[in-house]
Amino acid sequence: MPLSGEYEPSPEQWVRDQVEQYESSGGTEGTTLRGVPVMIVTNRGAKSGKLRKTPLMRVEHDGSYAAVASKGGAPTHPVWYRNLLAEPHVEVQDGPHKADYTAREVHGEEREQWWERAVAVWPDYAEYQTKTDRLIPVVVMEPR
Ligand SMILES: C[C@H](OP(=O)(O)OC[C@@H](O)[C@@H](O)[C@@H](O)Cn1c2nc(=O)[nH]c(=O)c-2cc2ccc(O)cc21)C(=O)N[C@@H](CCC(=O)N[C@@H](CCC(=O)O)C(=O)O)C(=O)O
Repeated sequence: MPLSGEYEPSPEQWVRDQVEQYESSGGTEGTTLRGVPVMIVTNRGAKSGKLRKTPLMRVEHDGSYAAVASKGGAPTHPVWYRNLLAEPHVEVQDGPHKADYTAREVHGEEREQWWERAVAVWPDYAEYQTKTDRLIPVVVMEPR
């Protein structure tokens, strides 16, 4: 059952624009960042209850995805990370394919496995981790 509610675009223009292009083209345009595939994760705001749409690098394995809360190595977690913990029901759009997933943060060995997959897709993640003391959260999203 897809998420319903009022969509609140990101305050970041480049993010808003990527979501707009991705969705309006049915997942055929605006689907990469520097040539690397991007997915759109629709999540519910933990306070507002509004729908947020967050482009993230596409990290996929056996039908599940990982959302890496890197925010470029910023000292604080991105806000969407808290949304996924508060409301694990999310939608993932991967190109033209969109479906419902359940988000859960992973730790230890499982996190390491997914972290390796993420860095293989987007090596900058490894650099982001050197820029911050916080351990960058990895949230796996599994089909519902
Ligand atoms: C700017 C802020 O965004 P954020 O949720 O912190 O996320 C920051 C970024 O991670 C986010 O913009 C990502 O899309 C950036 N980004 C990536 N960010 C990543 O962290 N990892 C990635 O792999 C990644 C890839 C990527 C690819 C393309 C692209 O265009 C952007 C990409 C934001 O949207 N703030 C809103 C609030 C959003 C929100 O969810 N509010 C909650 C409140 C939650 C609370 O306060 O607890 C609510 O509505 O209830 C605002 O200030 O109004």
